[in-house]
Amino acid sequence: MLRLHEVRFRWAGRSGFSVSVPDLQVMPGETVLLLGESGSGKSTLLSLICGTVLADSGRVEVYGQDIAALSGGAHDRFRAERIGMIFQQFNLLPFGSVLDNILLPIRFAPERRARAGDARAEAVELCHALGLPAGITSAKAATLSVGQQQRVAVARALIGRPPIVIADEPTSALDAGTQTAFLDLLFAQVRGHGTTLLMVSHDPRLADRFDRVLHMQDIAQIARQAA
Ligand SMILES: Nc1ncnc2c1ncn2[C@@H]1O[C@H](COP(=O)(O)OP(=O)(O)OP(=O)(O)O)[C@@H](O)[C@H]1O
Repeated sequence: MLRLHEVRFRWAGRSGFSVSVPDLQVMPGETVLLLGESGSGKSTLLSLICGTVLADSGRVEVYGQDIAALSGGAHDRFRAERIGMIFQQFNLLPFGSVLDNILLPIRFAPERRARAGDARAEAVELCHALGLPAGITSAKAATLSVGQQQRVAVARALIGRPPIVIADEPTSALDAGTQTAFLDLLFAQVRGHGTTLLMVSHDPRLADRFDRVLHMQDIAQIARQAA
């Protein structure tokens, strides 16, 4: 489902941060937790997988596709079709309704939209499955609690069943109780649909839930040098 081979990447500019990944593979339906301390390059690795940055050398394959081989527009469509993303800061449109936010990714992904069938009905169903109150779909995202926003971000990542979900520290803003409930709901959805999940965290207590745990220091070499 995901493969990075002999990948090297260096941020331009001041940070001079570089990362290299000899080989990393994630199988279809696998749930993988990527642990590493702050600044170890976890988000950078996710950006390479999502193709928001391109490797300087090596190969990044998603669903068998070498993402460097896609042109900009084709790559945006490919990402929208294949990858559901949950960001650290959720990235919801604050003045959009919950429904607008959830439906956003499938606007650019016809296959995913087709899989969703009646997309509005699926959005409502996802909200229900994720424990959001009935009727919340018309509320503006900005009026929701942090925990609710997080669930909306998950519904947006899951709508139309993308084969891969990538989550960057999705539980960092939640207290322990809410975190557990949130992960129960996320895993019920992911396992129910055979979705591949790659989640980044610095919290090793999450490890038990995942099929496999990777440590940044074992899969990647990082360096920082003056630009
Ligand atoms: N857009 C960027 N431009 C330049 N350098 C960047 C950029 N984003 C990240 N970096 C550099 O890459 C390094 C690794 O950052 P990254 O966010 O990948 O780590 P992380 O492990 O996800 O950290 P955290 O757990 O704190 O989110 C940072 O220290 C920073 O120097």
